[in-house]
Amino acid sequence: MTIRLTNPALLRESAYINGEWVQARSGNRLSITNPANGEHLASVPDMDAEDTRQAIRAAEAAWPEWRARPAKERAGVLRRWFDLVMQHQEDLASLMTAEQGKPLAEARGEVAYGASFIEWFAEEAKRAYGDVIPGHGRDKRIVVIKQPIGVVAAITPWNFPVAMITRKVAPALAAGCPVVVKPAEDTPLCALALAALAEDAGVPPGILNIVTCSKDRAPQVGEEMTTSPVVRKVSFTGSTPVGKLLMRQASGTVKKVSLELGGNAPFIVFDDADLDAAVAGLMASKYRNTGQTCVCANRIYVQSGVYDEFVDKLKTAVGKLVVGPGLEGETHQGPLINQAALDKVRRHIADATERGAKVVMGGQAHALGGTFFEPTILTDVTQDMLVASEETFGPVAPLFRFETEEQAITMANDSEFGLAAYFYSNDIRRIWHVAEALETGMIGINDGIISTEAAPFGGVKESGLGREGSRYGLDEFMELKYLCLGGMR
Ligand SMILES: NC(=O)c1ccc[n+]([C@@H]2O[C@H](COP(=O)([O-])OP(=O)(O)OC[C@H]3O[C@@H](n4cnc5c(N)ncnc54)[C@H](O)[C@@H]3O)[C@@H](O)[C@H]2O)c1
Ligand SMILES: O=C[C@H](O)CS(=O)(=O)O
Repeated sequence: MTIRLTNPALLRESAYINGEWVQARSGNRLSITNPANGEHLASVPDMDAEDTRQAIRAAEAAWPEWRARPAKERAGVLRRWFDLVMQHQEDLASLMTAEQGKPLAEARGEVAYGASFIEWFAEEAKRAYGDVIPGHGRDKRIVVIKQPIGVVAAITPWNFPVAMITRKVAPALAAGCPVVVKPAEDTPLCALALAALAEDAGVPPGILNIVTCSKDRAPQVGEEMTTSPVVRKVSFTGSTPVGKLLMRQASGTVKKVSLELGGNAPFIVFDDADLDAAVAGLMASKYRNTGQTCVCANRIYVQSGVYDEFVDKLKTAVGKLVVGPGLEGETHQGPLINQAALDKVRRHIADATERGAKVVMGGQAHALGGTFFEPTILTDVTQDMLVASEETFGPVAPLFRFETEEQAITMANDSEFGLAAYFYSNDIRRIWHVAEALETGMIGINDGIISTEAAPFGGVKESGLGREGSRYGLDEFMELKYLCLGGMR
């Protein structure tokens, strides 16, 4: 399949190290396919630990000049990168839909969302403020300064091939750090296109490096990233099991680690909710990227008094979803990323129905075949089912029934995950009580879409460490240094 691009130069089939477009030392390559039809799109280098060492060395060598630049100059380079990304929004969206599968309209949205982090941190670069603190003695003066932490290793997932990279690279470059990125094996083309635009924007050689590799070589690339003494920061977005592994590996050299991990978002509808708004919010959260986002509603808890009405309204909304290849017409649901993802969706539905749940819509692989799946609604779901304890990562809405506010809170918090949660209510006392009681890093209140560059994105418990975006995101790539000036009388 040929991806139709206005600027064909954005389709890169080489990795990017030290400002050079290079092949793997071994000559190995991997094929990138379109999840909508399994067709070959392109191939990229299948790099290994030695290639990764080259990239880390390039980042280390380039760092002094970049950190010495005034923040305003770094900001200017980031601003030019933002402008170029937005100028090429359509091509980046086409690359994304081709390699990841999301509908083109969603892909355009993600490019703009990803670009917003570049724009945001172009501004934040100039606000890495320190402190002057009253001294602890007559002759003492205290100053606190912020300095870039050093070489950053970033490992990113397939589901948001632009935004998950810019959400790390933009603050790192703004802080004055060089970055080595390992994108997901399914979606390297967006990463390479971003690097091409960063090069055009004036990001110097060695400051941004893209190491592409297969799933089989990811462990050795990741081990090099997490054990190299040159790397001072690891920023990972992906599954909780892999996050735990990388955290263990990074502990040997006491690296600073940011982890954006798995979710299991509860979505609670109280009996005083605006049900039409709640259905709209659930549609936005649950079926976005065909259910393949870390903040998708994963468990839907509906108070018994409005349960049947809510089910009817949701069925009407889900019935309007159009399933199909993301580059062909106005579609709302694309393919799942691979067969394993489809098998997990099937496993969750089978487990739920075996334990008493009912399929009131969908429930089967789509007639289109491949990894397309019917948007699905389950009712009479209970806490003992896999859909309650595991992240489904597919277009399945499991509806649980609850009686009291405290019961909803208890069920919602019954998870090792704590990324996002959502609830709908118009009672301000209930809103404050539930918001303070839910064990998550982010909460949508009467809203199903919460992600923005202006707010701190991240989770608690086994959903991660640290925050991305917002004014907090820059500090993840900086170190505080305390200066005590004595004899100052
Ligand atoms: N919290 C967030 O912001 C966020 C965002 C997107 C996805 N996610 C989570 O990511 C998961 C889905 O993404 P995924 O399937 O790509 O996750 P994944 O953990 O399988 O892969 C993520 C990245 O880690 C790499 N990787 C895998 N094993 C590795 C190893 N041993 N060493 C080094 N790198 C390794 C992969 O190649 C990929 O680049 C879901 O759990 C989702 O919730 C979280
Ligand atoms: O899948 C995880 C992403 O972080 C979701 S979002 O695009 O940030 O909402």
